[in-house]
Amino acid sequence: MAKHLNKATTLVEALPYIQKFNNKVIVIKYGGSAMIDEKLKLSVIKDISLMKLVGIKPVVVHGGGNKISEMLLKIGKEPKFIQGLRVTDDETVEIAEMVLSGSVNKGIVQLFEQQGMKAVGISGKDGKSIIAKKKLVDGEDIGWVGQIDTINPELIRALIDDDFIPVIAPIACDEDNNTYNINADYVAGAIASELKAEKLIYMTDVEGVMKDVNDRESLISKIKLNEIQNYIESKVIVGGMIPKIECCAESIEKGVSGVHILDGRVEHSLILEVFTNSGIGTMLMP
Ligand SMILES: Nc1ncnc2c1ncn2[C@@H]1O[C@H](COP(=O)(O)OP(=O)(O)O)[C@@H](O)[C@H]1O
Ligand SMILES: CC(=O)N[C@@H](CCC(=O)OP(=O)(O)O)C(=O)O
Repeated sequence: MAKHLNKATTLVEALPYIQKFNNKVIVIKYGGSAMIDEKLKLSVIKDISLMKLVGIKPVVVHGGGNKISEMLLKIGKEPKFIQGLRVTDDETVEIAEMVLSGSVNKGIVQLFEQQGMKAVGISGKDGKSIIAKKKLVDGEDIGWVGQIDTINPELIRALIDDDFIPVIAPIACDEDNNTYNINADYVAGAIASELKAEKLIYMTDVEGVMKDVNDRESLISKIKLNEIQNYIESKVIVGGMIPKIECCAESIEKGVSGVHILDGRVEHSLILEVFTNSGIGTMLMP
């Protein structure tokens, strides 16, 4: 069962965590319902703002796949996914960039600014922060789907050092000027690894990793790296959870100490994770 923030969550309980994470980078993959529902959206923005105000350095990587799908349907195009990745033809990559780097990215920045926070929205193209190459899925070309080749963290670090919250859209280009649509989970993982983040938190639309997605009580609260392959092979983990769990594993291997998958539908799930000892969602373990 998802735990909720209540009055027992006091400053006294939060204080050790505030000290522990002071000046530390926490990368948040923001997606799912927490990006669609207006009330949840504002609540997440306020939670991240609070993290910033107490001395944490949050970096936001956002998704918005649902907004791309909405736009595709408007122009009569059926969204198509293979292994959780969007099949991205010429027209789709143009729409993906317009939606992610445009309305979604700037919408999030605007909400931070309304909270009095300094935020800057970029995509992987800005400052060549992300250089991508084509990703093949089981050897198959599914269009302009990117795989991260290099992260150049200079711009992101400069923004952090200058007290901005970087808000990053999962769009990048290669040396030949091609644009790529990258699953935001990979971007969050790669940026967390490159920045040697203290925590990487994925906000999604389920309680965490479940043994059975239809059974809310089947949450797996801790997963060890060596268990992941089994869960994928036995089809416990399928679809969009595959890229997420793979990124989690890679980030742990690259030294990010806390990697969590949280239910973004639960108000203040971020605060519960960062500032309390009530572990929620799924935590990845080395
Ligand atoms: N074992 C599992 N536990 C939880 N969710 C799973 C599992 N296997 C597959 N999923 C699916 O993965 C989805 C989350 O991935 P995705 O839709 O890509 O999320 P997001 O949009 O937040 O990146 C869940 O909504 C669920 O349908
Ligand atoms: C290649 C690929 O699948 N890209 C994703 C990028 C957006 C994303 O990752 O959004 P969510 O986190 O909301 O799923 C897409 O086109 O949907």
